[in-house]
Amino acid sequence: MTDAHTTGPFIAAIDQGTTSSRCIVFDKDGRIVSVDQKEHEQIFPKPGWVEHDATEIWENVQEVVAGAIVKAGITAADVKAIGITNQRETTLLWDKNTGEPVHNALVWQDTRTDGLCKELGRNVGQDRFRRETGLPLASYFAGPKVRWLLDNVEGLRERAERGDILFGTMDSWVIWNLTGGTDGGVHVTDVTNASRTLLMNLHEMQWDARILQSMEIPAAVLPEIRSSAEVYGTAKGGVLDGVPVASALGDQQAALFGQTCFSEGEAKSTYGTGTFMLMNTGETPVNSYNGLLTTVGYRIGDQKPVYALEGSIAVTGSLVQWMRDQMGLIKSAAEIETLALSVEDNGGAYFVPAFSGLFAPYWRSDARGVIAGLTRYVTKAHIARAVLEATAWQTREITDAMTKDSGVELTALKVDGGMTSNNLLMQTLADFLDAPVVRPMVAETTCLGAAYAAGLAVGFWPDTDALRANWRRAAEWTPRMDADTRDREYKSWLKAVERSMGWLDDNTAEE
Ligand SMILES: Nc1ncnc2c1ncn2[C@@H]1O[C@H](COP(=O)(O)OP(=O)(O)O)[C@@H](O)[C@H]1O
Ligand SMILES: O=P(O)(O)OC[C@H](O)CO
Repeated sequence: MTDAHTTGPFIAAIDQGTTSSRCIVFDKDGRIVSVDQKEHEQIFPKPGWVEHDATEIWENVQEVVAGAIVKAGITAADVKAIGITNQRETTLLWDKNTGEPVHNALVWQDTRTDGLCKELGRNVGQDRFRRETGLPLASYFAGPKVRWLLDNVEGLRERAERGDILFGTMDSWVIWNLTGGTDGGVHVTDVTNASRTLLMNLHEMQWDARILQSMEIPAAVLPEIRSSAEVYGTAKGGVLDGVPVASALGDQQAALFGQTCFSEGEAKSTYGTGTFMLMNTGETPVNSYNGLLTTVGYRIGDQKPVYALEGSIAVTGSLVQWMRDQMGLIKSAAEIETLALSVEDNGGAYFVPAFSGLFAPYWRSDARGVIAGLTRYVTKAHIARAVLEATAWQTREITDAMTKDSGVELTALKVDGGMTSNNLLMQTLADFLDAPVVRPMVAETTCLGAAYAAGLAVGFWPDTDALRANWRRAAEWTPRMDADTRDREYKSWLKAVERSMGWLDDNTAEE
């Protein structure tokens, strides 16, 4: 039920994440009224391959939306708009006549398109499309995944060219289904999600015809690119029947929005399955020379787009999941903190979780995970510490690159996401960055950002200043590590990173 102090109307946000889908209902002060969440299956058909069942995801989305509305004790009439946020890059093709996916979704972590990306960059290099898209050629992004599906699902290319097949990242899939599916569902994506496909021209905010041709992707499959905050359509059927669907943002951009990083130079880092730091760079895209991505931060209606620099880390929370599910060393994600706290340091062990290669700032698809520095002394508790330190060191590498690219020195880092409930990790982060780490009252900034954008689109909130007023600090960690220790440890980490590179070669090919 809604608490006694909370009165409607409300905004609902759907976060279709890598690990789970959730729906949160927010009130006008940006406070959480109710939450419902459901995990979905992670499918690993081969080393390096990661898939999701998009039908399961859509069923879960419907379930959590109903759950959140029931828990809030409200009806569709109390909800002014629905916002969508999603795991980015995860790629789906479906039949527009039946609504059936033609294959499992290929998840952003999936590395099966490595060879294809190398091929596309042959003789010209991995930065072939960087000027247009802000991205290096890498298996992380959606475009090569679309190409893989068109090449590998029998008969699909012909169906796509006939106009029977739709492509979408999870925002498009959720919005299409929410607005009626085969019965008039709208096929759209927003500029932030489109900026992760390697197919959108960052300067024109449109699909790039030359790149589509190079990647052999028919334009007929593509959704229309819209802003992040506008009404795309209304929900058809379900508990939110008739409610405007009024925002879409990739989850990391939604977190930037939810953390109210509306001014140039403001940055946040989100600690979930992976970790993603984004810095608002204003109305002009900033090129990166240090391994970061240039991406769209958000676009509100017909206002000018706001750009961001991004440092993406593929494996952080998923390393904790791996310790729990694959290794059985902990029973719950939270237990990693207790285990790590049972020892004073990493015992000399450094864990580089290059499970999907290394993302920023290296973009090395030939890297694979290593634990360096092992001796008989090392226990599972030391490994637990090395797991948490890996997240903190990877963040340090990103902040160093951000400073080089933007010229902005980090004075404090705004954080959010599931891993920020780990106090030891947050302290380690402050120590390794040598800067304060600050967490807001509403740690669910991803959903909050989607709710804010939807609320702006329907006039629920007047402007971004009204949103800023809602941001409140809940916790802060300040650095305690001496500079010598930090520098020594950083060198060891960088040495371990070097050892993860070049593992994949002809002898160890994964296909
Ligand atoms: N106390 C904790 N310590 C370390 N990692 C945690 C903790 N709690 C959750 N996690 C990790 O955080 C991730 C979930 O965070 P969340 O923000 O919900 O992720 P996502 O949005 O990517 O699904 C999981 O990968 C989980 O292993
Ligand atoms: O679902 P998350 O929170 O792990 O975010 C995934 C990112 O959007 C991938 O780019």
